[in-house]
Amino acid sequence: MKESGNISIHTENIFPIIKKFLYSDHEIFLRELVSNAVDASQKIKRLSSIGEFNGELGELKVKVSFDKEAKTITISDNGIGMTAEEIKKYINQIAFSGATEFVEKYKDKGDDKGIIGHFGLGFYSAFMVASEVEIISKSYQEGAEAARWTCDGSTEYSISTAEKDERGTDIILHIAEDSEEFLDEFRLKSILEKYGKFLPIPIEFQDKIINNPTPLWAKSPAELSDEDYLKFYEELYPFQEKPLFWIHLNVDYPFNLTGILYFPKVKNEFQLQREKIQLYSRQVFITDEVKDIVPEFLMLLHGVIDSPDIPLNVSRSFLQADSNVKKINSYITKKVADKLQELFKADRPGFEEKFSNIGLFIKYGMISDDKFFDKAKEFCLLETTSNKLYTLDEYAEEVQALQTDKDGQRVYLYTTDAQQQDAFIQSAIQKGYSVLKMDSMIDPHFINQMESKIEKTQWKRVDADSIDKLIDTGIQLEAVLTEEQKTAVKEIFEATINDKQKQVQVEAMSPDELPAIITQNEFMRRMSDMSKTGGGMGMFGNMPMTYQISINANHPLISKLVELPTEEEKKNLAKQITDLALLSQNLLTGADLTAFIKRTVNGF
Ligand SMILES: Nc1ncnc2c1ncn2[C@@H]1O[C@H](COP(=O)(O)OP(=O)(O)OP(=O)(O)O)[C@@H](O)[C@H]1O
Repeated sequence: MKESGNISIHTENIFPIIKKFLYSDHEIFLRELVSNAVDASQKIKRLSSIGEFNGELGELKVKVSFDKEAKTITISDNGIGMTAEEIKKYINQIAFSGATEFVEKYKDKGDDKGIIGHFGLGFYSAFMVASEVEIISKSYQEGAEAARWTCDGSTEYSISTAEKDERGTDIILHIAEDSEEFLDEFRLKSILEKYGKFLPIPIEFQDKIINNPTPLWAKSPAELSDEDYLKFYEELYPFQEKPLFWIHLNVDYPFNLTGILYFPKVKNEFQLQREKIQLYSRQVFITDEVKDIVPEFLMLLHGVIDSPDIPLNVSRSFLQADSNVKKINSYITKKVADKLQELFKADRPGFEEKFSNIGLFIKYGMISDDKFFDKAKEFCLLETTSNKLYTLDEYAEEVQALQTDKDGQRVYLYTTDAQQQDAFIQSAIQKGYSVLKMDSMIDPHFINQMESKIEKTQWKRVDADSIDKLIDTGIQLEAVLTEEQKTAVKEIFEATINDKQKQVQVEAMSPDELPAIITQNEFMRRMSDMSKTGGGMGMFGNMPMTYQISINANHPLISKLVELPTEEEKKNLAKQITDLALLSQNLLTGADLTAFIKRTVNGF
């Protein structure tokens, strides 16, 4: 048998679906109803301003109240109001057809969050918490009769005339048993403050106005002072340190967006993301999960973004596909880059001072966004161990003469820990070289990016090898030892150290260098560093670190060692030299350190 037909949808199924699927967060009902009340107030304001309404506007206000005994929550406005006909049209018809469409579309999809704004179902979110909803409304139109609509969550409703003197709408929710948690002052207040803090019409709760109807981002930058911005920051993030600077976003084509982004003081990366950027749509708080709207590297910023063009329904897959969101993303990136460039040009010393705080954003941005890289390469700064700051171009010029190796590669020396690597830094400085400070978590990734973007440049950690090997200018130092003596020295050290993770080599270095230095291979160490911060190749994180011990064949102590009469004495001196090298790198610890001290005080 074969049969085909249409699957029919019954509106009776709608309410359970609304209740179950619309929002995982039931508190949203208040946002929806208060937004509707604000809309109604804005509408009457508009009608008045274009002369379509000539009556008394009065003080427009939305009032939220609750009655624990009667188990009701009421949202009242003195906005545009609705006639009985309008209630039927806007509340019954539209929503029901919207709801049918909803069921049709999502019947196979299971749970999904935030479909509401899509279908004009905002009002129906009331049924997530109410067993019965009443609307008592009186339209602004002259001679309009007040109407009362009730519905208990079935598809039946009743509508009748009502007594109401003032223009506007009261939405009365008879709270369902399983939602009585909302009949609580603290709970209601915190929901209102969360979503309604900046709604454009005053919101009254318990005789207090809970919102700021004219938040800073909605004003024109020209009329605002620095104090205004700082005060607003404090309003958003109380008890935080002052931000460094800010950007006021304001665009109306090809999409609408306003907002203020603040650059916070960030000293270390672990503090990040504690405060978040807040997303609003027409001053209604939507979320502080702004992933996808704000480029990831700018998530480190604080502040607000307001755009009616961002779908209220902030489900991730939806956002990613939204073309406005993509445009917004690149707009914000461009704005941030422009602002940084402007600051850099207008006040270089000020910019340098802030760099320790903003360097992280800039480097992160350069790694993750090519367009940002192109702009930021003009103002990203590199800091040397002598605390001088250079742009990339300035630095290339600075080191060009001395730090170009025999193959024409510029070698940038850097340190990740100026204290620990001091001996190596001093060797480099003695040669007239410059060493960069690269000590933040982002730096290993940044260095990789720079090497791939800037031609003929190599980055080497200052302790990755002896200085003459790091920058091989092609000039070979002669070793004072013969080949046989070198082999003998190598064997003595190998026998003394006896550790496969530590490889010995004997090299001709300058006599000014230490008798022995311990180095770590640049490539291996970098891979291991990067795998620690998520990147590079994971396996390197687990590998034991191998060290090179380079013996300076030209150091007087090594010459002395060669001359010593007994094997025993040679080994003792080799041990002492190795321990000194380890000590200079903070690698001598525990029992080895104790033994070293004991030996040294006893004249070894
Ligand atoms: N307090 C009110 N005063 C006047 N009209 C209202 C009020 N609340 C709702 N309405 C009318 O009912 C309509 C339907 O409201 P509903 O919240 O379901 O959808 P919406 O606001 O159009 O869209 P959304 O789902 O995005 O909230 C509104 O467009 C408005 O015309």
